[in-house]
Amino acid sequence: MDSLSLSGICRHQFSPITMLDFNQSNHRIEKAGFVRKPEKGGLTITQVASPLRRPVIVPSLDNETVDRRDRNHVAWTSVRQERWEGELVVQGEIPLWLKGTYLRNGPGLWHIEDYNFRHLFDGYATLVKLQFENGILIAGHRQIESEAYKAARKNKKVCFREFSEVPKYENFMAYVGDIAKLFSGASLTDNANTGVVKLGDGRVVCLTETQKGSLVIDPNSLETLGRLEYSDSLGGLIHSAHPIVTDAEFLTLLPDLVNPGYLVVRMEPGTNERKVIGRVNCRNGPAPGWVHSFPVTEHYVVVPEMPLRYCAQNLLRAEPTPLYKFEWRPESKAFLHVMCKASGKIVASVEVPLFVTFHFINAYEEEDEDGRVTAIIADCCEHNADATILDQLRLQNLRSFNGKDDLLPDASRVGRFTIPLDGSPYGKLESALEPDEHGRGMDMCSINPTKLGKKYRYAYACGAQRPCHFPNTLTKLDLVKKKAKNWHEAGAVPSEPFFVARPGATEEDDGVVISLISEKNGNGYALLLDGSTFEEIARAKLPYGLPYGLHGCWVPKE
Ligand SMILES: CC(=O)/C=C/C=C(C)/C=C/C1=C(C)CCCC1(C)C
Ligand SMILES: CC(/C=C/C=O)=C\C=C\C=O
Ligand SMILES: [Fe+2]
Repeated sequence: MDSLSLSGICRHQFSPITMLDFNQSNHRIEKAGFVRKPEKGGLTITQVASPLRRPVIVPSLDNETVDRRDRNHVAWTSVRQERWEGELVVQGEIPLWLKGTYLRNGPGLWHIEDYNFRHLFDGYATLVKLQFENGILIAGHRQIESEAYKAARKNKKVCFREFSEVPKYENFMAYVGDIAKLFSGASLTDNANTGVVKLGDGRVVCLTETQKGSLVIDPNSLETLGRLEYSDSLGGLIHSAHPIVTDAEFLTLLPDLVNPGYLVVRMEPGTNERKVIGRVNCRNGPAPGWVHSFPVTEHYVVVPEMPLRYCAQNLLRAEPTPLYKFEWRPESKAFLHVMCKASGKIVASVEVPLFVTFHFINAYEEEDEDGRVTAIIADCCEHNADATILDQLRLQNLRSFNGKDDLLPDASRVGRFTIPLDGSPYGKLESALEPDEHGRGMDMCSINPTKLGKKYRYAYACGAQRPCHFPNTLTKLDLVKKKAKNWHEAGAVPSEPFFVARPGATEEDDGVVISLISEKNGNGYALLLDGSTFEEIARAKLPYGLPYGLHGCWVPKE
């Protein structure tokens, strides 16, 4: 078998074994560990006495990966194996009510053969799972088998247009051919490396910014089941990487690069058909602003028009610009549009101060004492209108931390927009709390999902403890008291803190916060914090550190 091929992977069962050397810290071992045993006749890929005592024998991705492990933080190092699964030893106590699977997606493989990718967002998707039941934790990860990933593995080179990487063209005609395929979307990546969502009908879908990169996966085996083919004829090639997904609907934005604007669309559970709610025309600029995410309230969709705009010329380039497929157009200004979900009518369209955000946190309707909606409040992780954050996420930068405080002095804050609904032409943007509370850097946020679109108090995010060059803390933001509680461990890179509410909870922060930590020494662990006290309640060491990941979702056990 080709050492990289997945075709020989067998099914496995778990058999218990006590993991004597597993616990390297002075915490008590509370659970027995499990290892995977191959079924009769199957090929062994994970045959181990203990995942930690001996190397796990699975298709490793290549020697390059191993070599680089010594030099770079594991957060920015390609995942070392195609897949792994096993039970983790838990230190502390996993609440018994926590039953279900946390899934986290992200770009975990940043090289093909000896060619290293440029940007964090270029990596081929690695899906991680943490399955909780009865205080036991089974973890696993697996590469998502997008066409882009499979083609790169087969041909030993990048074959599709990724975030910044493009295929290397043999000659000018090959480049021209690829450009032609760009217009049909054929040359665009389907590398679904950004987020993962559970639709109301139970399907679990990994997503990126290209529509073709909507891939259905099995949340237990992490197997890639196929593409979610949208059955409508709305066309377009790209969408927001962060749809708003509830049990009742899937809402997203389709930017229109030809007639600058956005379609606001809705898909019902059990269907693949998106229906148009309405359209927003851009107020300005040659192209729509980048819509990585957008917020909603109970009755409205907020459509952001950022001055960081898609750029058709940059899309065509073989070599990336500092802002990749985008360009900074301050003269085009910034706007927020508010569309009524029920009618598709635009009820407000205001100019706001220039801003840069990847992630909206939440939004809600502000009411006066008579219950009339007077304004929309929309919060985001706002990078102080500085688009250079995009270039800071180049792997070379991320890998070169030398102890200096290279994160921008005012890297990011909770930007709070106020959008008046009385016809005023301008909206406000201010910090929702003093940015020093979270180290003047923050991104990768989550909230209690029952507060989606409603007035809320708490957000969880990654923050900064200086000196650093990338968010290195977990922070609980109290937007009422305007205070933050921070979790930090030296040299660790935590991924997005994901809040899971306790069933039956009445308090907004009654639940747990899950994060995966990549440690400086190459190790890694799953971390559970109490959503209220923000104190650690459990951690479980992984057999090896995993690369940084982006966004997650929760699939409750029915
Ligand atoms: C990981 C993440 O946050 C963002 C990923 C963005 C991607 C993969 C964007 C891809 C694109 C193309 C391949 C061409 C069209 C434009 C654009 C959507 C930026
Ligand atoms: C990881 C990140 C920004 C961190 C900087 O403060 C942004 C990720 C965006 C994509 O999901
Ligand atoms: Fe994102």
